[in-house]
Amino acid sequence: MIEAEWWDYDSVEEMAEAVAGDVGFIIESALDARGSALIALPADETARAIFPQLGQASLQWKQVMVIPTDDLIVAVDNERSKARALAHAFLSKGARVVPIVTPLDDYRLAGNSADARLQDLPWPPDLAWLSVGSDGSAAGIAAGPDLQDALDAPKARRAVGVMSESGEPRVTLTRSSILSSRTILITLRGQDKRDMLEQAIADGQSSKLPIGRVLAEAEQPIDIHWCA
Ligand SMILES: O=C(O)[C@H](O)[C@@H](O)[C@H](O)[C@H](O)COP(=O)(O)O
Repeated sequence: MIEAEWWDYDSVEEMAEAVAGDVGFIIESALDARGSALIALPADETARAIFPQLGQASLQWKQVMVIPTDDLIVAVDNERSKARALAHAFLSKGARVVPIVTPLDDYRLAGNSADARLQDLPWPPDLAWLSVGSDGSAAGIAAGPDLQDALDAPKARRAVGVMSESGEPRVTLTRSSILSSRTILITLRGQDKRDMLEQAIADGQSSKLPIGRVLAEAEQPIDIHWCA
């Protein structure tokens, strides 16, 4: 049974303040416990609206490593690169942003390369922050030919390459990487996505949606931050 706590806000600004506070606390706790923090962040629109607030947190950013939960297989200077968005938000704070994409033609090899990079980082992440796609995707785990690979990858495997149904290659953290994270937080907007996520959580392992299948095996409580 998924233990999910919903936090509802009247505006994005309110949500940004609360989520930035929570993420700041997660980072601070990791710094206190281990001297460094590793956080996996989405770099989609909702999350990007929260980054400026988070960036203002007075933290030892130099000890913080930031990775994307998933990324498109594009060069890091491509404006759609999620690593680029994270670098834009956090490099000036002193954080280390670790891109996970090698722009290879074969997305599965790009996945191997992402995995190899992540194998060098202290694991597990202190935070996996997920956004929810309108197709029910979580991180880059989406319906398509590689869904099962991303869901069933062995525990030691940190990232895989996946092809979306629309034919867009990307790399993503595996379900086991997400679930190994010390905390999981979700941000989403809009009633449609809320209805979808509530249903996915209720359906759990039998959910048709990737997000339902990812969360079904979570052992930690999940904080879900929502605004209309
Ligand atoms: O890479 C993508 O195609 C996006 O990651 C997408 O799937 C995203 O997760 C949703 O659009 C939710 O993002 P927002 O909450 O910012 O709308």
